[in-house]
Amino acid sequence: MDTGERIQELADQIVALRDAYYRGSPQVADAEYDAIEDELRALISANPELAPDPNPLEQVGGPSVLHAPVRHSRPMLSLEKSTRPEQVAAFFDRFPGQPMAVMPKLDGLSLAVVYEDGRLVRAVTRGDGTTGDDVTFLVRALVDGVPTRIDAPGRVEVRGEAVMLRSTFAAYNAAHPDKPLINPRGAAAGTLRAKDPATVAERRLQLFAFDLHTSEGGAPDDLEQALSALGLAAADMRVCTDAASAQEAIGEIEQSRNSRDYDLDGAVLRLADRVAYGAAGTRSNSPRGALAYKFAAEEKTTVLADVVWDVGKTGKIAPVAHLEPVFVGGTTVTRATLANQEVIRARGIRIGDTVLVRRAGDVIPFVAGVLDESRRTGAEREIVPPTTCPSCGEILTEQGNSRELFCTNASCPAQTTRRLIHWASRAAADIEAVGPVWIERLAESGDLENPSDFYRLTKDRLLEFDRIGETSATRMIESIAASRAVGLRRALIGLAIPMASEGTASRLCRAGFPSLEAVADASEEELVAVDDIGPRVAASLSAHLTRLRPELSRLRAHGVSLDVRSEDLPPVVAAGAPLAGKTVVVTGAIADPRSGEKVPRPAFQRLCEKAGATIASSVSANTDLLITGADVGASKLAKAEKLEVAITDQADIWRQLIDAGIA
Ligand SMILES: NC(=O)c1ccc[n+]([C@@H]2O[C@H](COP(=O)([O-])OP(=O)(O)OC[C@H]3O[C@@H](n4cnc5c(N)ncnc54)[C@H](O)[C@@H]3O)[C@@H](O)[C@H]2O)c1
Ligand SMILES: [Zn+2]
Repeated sequence: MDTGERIQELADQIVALRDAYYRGSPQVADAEYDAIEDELRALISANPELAPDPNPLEQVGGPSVLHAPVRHSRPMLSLEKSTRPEQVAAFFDRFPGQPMAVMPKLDGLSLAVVYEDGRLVRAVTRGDGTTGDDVTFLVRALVDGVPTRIDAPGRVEVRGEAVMLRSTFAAYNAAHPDKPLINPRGAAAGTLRAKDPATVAERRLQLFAFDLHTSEGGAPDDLEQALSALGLAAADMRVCTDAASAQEAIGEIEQSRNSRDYDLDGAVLRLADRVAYGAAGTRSNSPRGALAYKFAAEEKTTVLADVVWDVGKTGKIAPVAHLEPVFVGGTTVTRATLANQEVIRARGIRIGDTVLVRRAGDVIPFVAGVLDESRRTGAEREIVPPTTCPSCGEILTEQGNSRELFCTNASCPAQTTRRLIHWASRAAADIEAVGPVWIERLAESGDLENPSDFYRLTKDRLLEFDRIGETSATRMIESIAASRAVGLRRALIGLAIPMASEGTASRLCRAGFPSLEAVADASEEELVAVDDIGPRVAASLSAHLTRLRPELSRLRAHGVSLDVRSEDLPPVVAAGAPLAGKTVVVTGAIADPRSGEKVPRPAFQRLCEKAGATIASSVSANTDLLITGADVGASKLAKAEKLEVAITDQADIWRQLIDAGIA
């Protein structure tokens, strides 16, 4: 094929893929699509005379008007992309001395929202950039962050990204295992394609604003200030005056990717001054005053090579996807969860399929679905769930709506090994020197069955095994000995009681239970009285701790501490506590004024708790005090001011903490 033909082929592919994507049913992952665009871009730049006409690289979005077409007052464009710090530096050089707002590049779809004399009149999708789809009725019903009234005269146009929050996405999929959404972006696009908002009521979206046009003066030139003055939820912005600090802000956005409640695929830099941004103008399909910095993809496609059914520590038999290695979310992934047989059925996944793998947020890699069934060759195989336990042969039972499979054999060898590995894991007893392979060997030999058996092991016994030297045997025994100090919270985690989370263990400690035996002695009513412990968790704790009584005695007999440790107790409020009785919110970057060193926010919050404060995560009418560190967003301050919450700089609080001998 000659270059001209290849160019035409790529251009046609792009048009077809965009069409599917903007209809809400992508056929490839974004990373694969981007690779096709990159190839076309490179070919055209080497052979400008062969550029196709029309050139899809100079166009935006796709057609797809479902409700009613609306012409945009100004085109809605794409963004110039970068992946390297030099490109960020070159961007700053184009605008000497101009501050840039750096913010997450949210992965949803953009909307233009128009107000006239303070009233919401229209909300329109980007469409092909010139003409979008009128989705006003859906936005009014389903999108948070779009007030129906704002306090501003004339015509105001707000642009922003509508996203489905990860928490909304997860809640929806948990409630509808039979018709799961593949990813939040596609889900958001689907919501705005609905004919009737009632059919998608559980699929709410959130708008984060990133652009503003006002017909009348009055609004501040600074973008974030202008947006928050109107009461709009703005994208999380930080103003930077040079490329180095912008690069740092980009790094922080990438670091924070897992802890945010929305997908983001990069960072956006744009002139912080609205007038300067407008004056910078546009190219064929992107504004000159902005630049996108792309992060590694959190979704990729790969081939599902096999499915293996794995026995967990509570006896749950879960399908694990074995994948052709794929680089996603920053690491190479070869295994991913398929959740349960209902998810497999609902997503129509088969062995041999090209599947979309998602590794986003703090969740383990997940097979989200099959993107393009037309890629099937006919050689794909159905995934057949087992009927008996792969470890012990016990007939499996099914539980719940998603038909999870369980082995209920209490002495199932695979479960025993999993429980022992869990006891030794970091979050529990942390027996670092005895890894999973050794635990498996020791379980097979009959040396280990229950956690208490670790504490009966001797160096001489370990030395009877093949391939173990004096040094490692000693290290293993020392590591086991050190784990005797495990204490109530981590021992409870280590016992892997169904439904009892790490949070449950912390809350029991804070509620004043002195030991694991005391938790076992408590009635279900007493357990439910603890904050955030519901009847189901209480019943599970009661039943399992009763069953584990003999094991608790054995652990004690081997000198293992099951008593609460001081670090798990509620902080002791110091005498003369300066923040006693106050509900506080901490925001911005915190640093110790004595050393200048950064202090992680949770550590600072703990100091405030010792000073008597109750910590809240966001400002509300119940907040007494907002403590501000460095680089605080204008929107947080505006909210505090609106609610008349006192605002104090960290310097004052540090002084009080130091004077009271707390810090
Ligand atoms: N999988 C596929 O088949 C397929 C097909 C077409 C496009 N795509 C994907 O779509 C994207 C490219 O197209 P594009 O031009 O629509 O988007 P883009 O990546 O060029 O970015 C422009 C868009 O970013 C959004 N955005 C998010 N946060 C923003 C912020 N803070 N400031 C400004 N804008 C912000 C806006 O919606 C804006 O329209 C790529 O990620 C591409 O991989 C995928
Ligand atoms: Zn079994």
